[in-house]
Amino acid sequence: MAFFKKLRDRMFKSSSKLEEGLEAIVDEGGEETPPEADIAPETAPEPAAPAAPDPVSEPAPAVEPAPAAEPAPQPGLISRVLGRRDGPVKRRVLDDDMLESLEELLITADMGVDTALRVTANMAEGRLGRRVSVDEIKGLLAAEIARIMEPVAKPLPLYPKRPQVVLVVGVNGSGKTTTIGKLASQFKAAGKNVVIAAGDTFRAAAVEQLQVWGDRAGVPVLTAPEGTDPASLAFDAMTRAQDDGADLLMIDTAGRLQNRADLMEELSKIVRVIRKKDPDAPHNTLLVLDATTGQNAMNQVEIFQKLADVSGLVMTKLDGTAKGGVLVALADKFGLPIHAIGVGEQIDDLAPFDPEDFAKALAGVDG
Ligand SMILES: Nc1nc2c(ncn2[C@@H]2O[C@H](COP(=O)(O)OP(=O)(O)OP(=O)(O)O)[C@@H](O)[C@H]2O)c(=O)[nH]1
Repeated sequence: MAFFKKLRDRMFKSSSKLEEGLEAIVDEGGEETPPEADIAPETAPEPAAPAAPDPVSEPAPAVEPAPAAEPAPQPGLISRVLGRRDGPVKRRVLDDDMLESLEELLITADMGVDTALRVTANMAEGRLGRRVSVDEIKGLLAAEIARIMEPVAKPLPLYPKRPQVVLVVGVNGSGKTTTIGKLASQFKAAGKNVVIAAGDTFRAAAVEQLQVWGDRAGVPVLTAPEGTDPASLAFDAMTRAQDDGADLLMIDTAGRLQNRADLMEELSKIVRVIRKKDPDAPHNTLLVLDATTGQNAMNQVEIFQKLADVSGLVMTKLDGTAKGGVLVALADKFGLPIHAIGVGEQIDDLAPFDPEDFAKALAGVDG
């Protein structure tokens, strides 16, 4: 799984931050147990959840399955492999103190308070009083993150409609241009005929940058003189895309949040105008978010949902940030599809969002 390794490497800052935190939590108040020591619960599970799975005998689903040589692992086998060390393994009783530390750690990892509380509560369900190692806690965390992310992991839907119009919105600098270039290149490679419209007509630099990406991707970029009404450019682009029989039209937009009323009017005018040509357009409205902004991304989703009919998210700059946890909070709070993630500035640094890979990378589980 090459991309997993890349994601792990690139998300080093996020995962190492969580990993170090988890290690410190187990270390503090943990006790060493001999290798392969029995890690059965010291106290009975919470009476409210008697049927909850045993973390030891039923490892987190995000954990890679045992090698093929062991097709039907016995209960507990994977956990023992996970927990096995050359020397004794430290374990700490999962109690309220430990849960509180876990909550704090997840909040500092940008998961937001509500999501952090929910995640830790689920991790603890039926497990209070048991002794857990760092690897087991990582596995539980990865499983919980994957569970939240699973329903939102959806590639950009492709429709038979031609041209499929994709409106791309987001604040300046979030990575809209780069994402459009990367997507255009991927669709082109998949045999699609793509047209890009440089709808941020107020900034010459933005248009130039889009042209550079269009050249890289081998895709035409329609531009208009600085200051042209973006809706008029969008209309021309729609006409051209229809005439050319293009499969996909991607429209870049301005991201000036300083004047929200203007931006809202600009976006709704673009939509009004392209609907004259196709009443169903735009077929997707992608909100591009910058992962390095952390919790601020939550506000941006709220704002852009008011400005436009956001249908899905792309999260950029997951490489080199310690704020990857915000994706979990976004999925938990808004449930909007996450179509792709950006993990670098190169043309192939955009990947479909894989919840298990992401969860393992974030929790620091070896993949
Ligand atoms: N490390 C990293 N950098 C990225 C990623 N995506 C975009 N960038 C960088 O982020 C900066 C802003 O990206 P743009 O694509 O220009 O963002 P924009 O939203 O179009 O911004 P404006 O043109 O100002 O509207 C550029 O320097 C990109 O190279 C990513 O996934 N990882």
